[in-house]
Amino acid sequence: MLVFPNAKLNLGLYITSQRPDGFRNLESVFVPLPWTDALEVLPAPETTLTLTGIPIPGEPATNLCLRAYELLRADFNLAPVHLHLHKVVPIGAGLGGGSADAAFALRALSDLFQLGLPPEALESYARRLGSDCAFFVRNKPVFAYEKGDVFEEISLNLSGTACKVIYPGLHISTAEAYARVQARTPRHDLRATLAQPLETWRATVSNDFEEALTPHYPVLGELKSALYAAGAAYASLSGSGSAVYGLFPGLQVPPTMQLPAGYQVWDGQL
Ligand SMILES: C[C@@](CO)(OP(=O)(O)O)[C@H](O)COP(=O)(O)OP(=O)(O)OC[C@H]1O[C@@H](n2ccc(N)nc2=O)[C@H](O)[C@@H]1O
Ligand SMILES: Nc1ncnc2c1ncn2[C@@H]1O[C@H](COP(=O)(O)OP(=O)(O)O)[C@@H](O)[C@H]1O
Repeated sequence: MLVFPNAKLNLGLYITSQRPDGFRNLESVFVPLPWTDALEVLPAPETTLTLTGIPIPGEPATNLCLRAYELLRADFNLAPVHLHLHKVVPIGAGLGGGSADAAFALRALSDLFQLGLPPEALESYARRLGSDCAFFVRNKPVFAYEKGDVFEEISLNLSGTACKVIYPGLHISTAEAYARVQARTPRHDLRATLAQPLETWRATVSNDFEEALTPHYPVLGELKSALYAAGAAYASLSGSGSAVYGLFPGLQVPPTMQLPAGYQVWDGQL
């Protein structure tokens, strides 16, 4: 079975309070971004994981695809599988790539072994692997709150919006990013501001990580300015970074931008 775990973008992100479990409560809107890895799951004599594409930091045993398999095996006594992950989506980018691999692995294993797990059950397994992992089970635009793992579906009309995502080759760990941010009351209701025309978002929609991280990583501010200079109607850091995206209205193809070697770019429609 071959699946293509996609990335996500955060449209606005507010870190609202500290939780007793050490995590933060947040408010954000998650949308799927069709920048994908490829993951193959096959029955095999023993469980193995092979990796190609972008190198993933850490031991293969800690890979979220294997952790997803082990989580289901503990409850369903699964037969062994061979997993092959071809990694394309940048890591430490705020694009949720590892979380997507985990959620797609859960879905693929449920299908392969005909476990018949409904989305609610898959989300509950996914939450145990990472806060934003459950988003990728249904993979539809949502308003996310609490740890970023409780969702309310929202309708957003982004069809015909061109998007450019730039990853400056800078790995920012999610834990480090959270450690740099102070929780505070959100300035706006994201559902209300995102319901307004794209051109208004620049004044009303923001990401708390951006303000906290830009003084430490000036390239984030430079990329955002470059996207606005290239005609973006809205530009922002995604999640905890370091990827920065620009939204260009009216099916307009984003202009070519001169970027240093080592940067990765995704251009397309949302
Ligand atoms: C920031 C966000 C925004 O969408 O995405 P990314 O930028 O990583 O893609 C998410 O909250 C990332 O979710 P995820 O990457 O699954 O984080 P986890 O593995 O659960 O947690 C990693 C670390 O981040 C911190 N953390 C995470 C989520 C949260 N609500 N509060 C936290 O304080 C904790 O220090 C935790 O140990
Ligand atoms: N399949 C995977 N893809 C990417 N990262 C993975 C994967 N499995 C485990 N990881 C671990 O997760 C970390 C990336 O998480 P994180 O910094 O939250 O990324 P992002 O901000 O892109 O969501 C990596 O450093 C890596 O150690």
